[in-house]
Amino acid sequence: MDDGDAENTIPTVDLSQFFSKEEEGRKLATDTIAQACQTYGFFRIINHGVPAELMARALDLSKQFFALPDEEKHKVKPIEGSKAPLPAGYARQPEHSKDKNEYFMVFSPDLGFNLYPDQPAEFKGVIEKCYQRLVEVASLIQEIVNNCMGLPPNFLKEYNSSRNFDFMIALRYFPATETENNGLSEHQDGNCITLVFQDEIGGLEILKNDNWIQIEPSEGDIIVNLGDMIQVLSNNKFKSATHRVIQKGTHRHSFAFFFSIDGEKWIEPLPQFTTNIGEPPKYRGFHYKEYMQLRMRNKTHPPSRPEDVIHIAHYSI
Ligand SMILES: O=C(O)CCC(=O)C(=O)O
Ligand SMILES: [Fe+2]
Repeated sequence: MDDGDAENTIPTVDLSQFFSKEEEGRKLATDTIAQACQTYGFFRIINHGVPAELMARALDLSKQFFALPDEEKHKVKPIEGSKAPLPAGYARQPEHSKDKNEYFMVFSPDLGFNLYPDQPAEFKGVIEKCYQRLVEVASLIQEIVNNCMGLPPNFLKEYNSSRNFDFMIALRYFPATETENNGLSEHQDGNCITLVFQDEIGGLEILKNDNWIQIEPSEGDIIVNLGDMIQVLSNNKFKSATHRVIQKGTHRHSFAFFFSIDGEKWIEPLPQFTTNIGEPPKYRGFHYKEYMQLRMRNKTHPPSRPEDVIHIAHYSI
């Protein structure tokens, strides 16, 4: 295991430690994750149980999908009035957005919200397989983070028991131009835990000790980061990671899976990080759904002034 001490790397954690009975390796891996989560919030996982061929196939099929003519892609545009938490299907960032990408969004296959293109024909099956495997990986990461946070066993599992607000996006970033290379602006994710896998192009960068560092793509690896919900629950002890995507000379493809929490859930710093230790809460409470809708509005109606973009500081006290 590489603990990522060097300034320009993130730790690599071998998840097979958690599938074995060997206590020592599991403890070391847990410490590495705890350290990363309390500083900049990112780590890489290997031997996580999702077959590399499955991820490669998903990337290949998404490449085929995004290469279709616009009119084909728009056939899977979100249905008006759908009950899905966010618009499922194909969308492109608005023309005036600084973010230069397009994406295809799916929810848990069990919910019946998903739309799929006719071509490529295998897309649906491969995406749904990937989705299920990523739920399993995120559930394991959540259990590890639960222990890193010193919470009672299974606390997060029980607190976050609904999978109705999780979603996954296949992303395609456009090539950089002479004047622009902003694929996805600097941000933190709004959910609990994010998993990303990507093609060989590169461009994902994370903020570590005030420096932007590049996450080198490596086939079969998954990049993990914590989102705002863990930051709020832990009253800022565990960090929602800051990251961005820089455009390269050619299209880049990635998948991001967002392990979230139910929209009806009331979110506020846990007593373990506030009253029990005499610390004032750093956030007021809110329903997850409300925050998610505010963030979606950032995307559909991007404010012209960066300071008007809503992020978790909206709930700071
Ligand atoms: O494409 C990537 O590598 C990261 C995507 C991301 O950060 C996001 O969708 O929130
Ligand atoms: Fe992100």
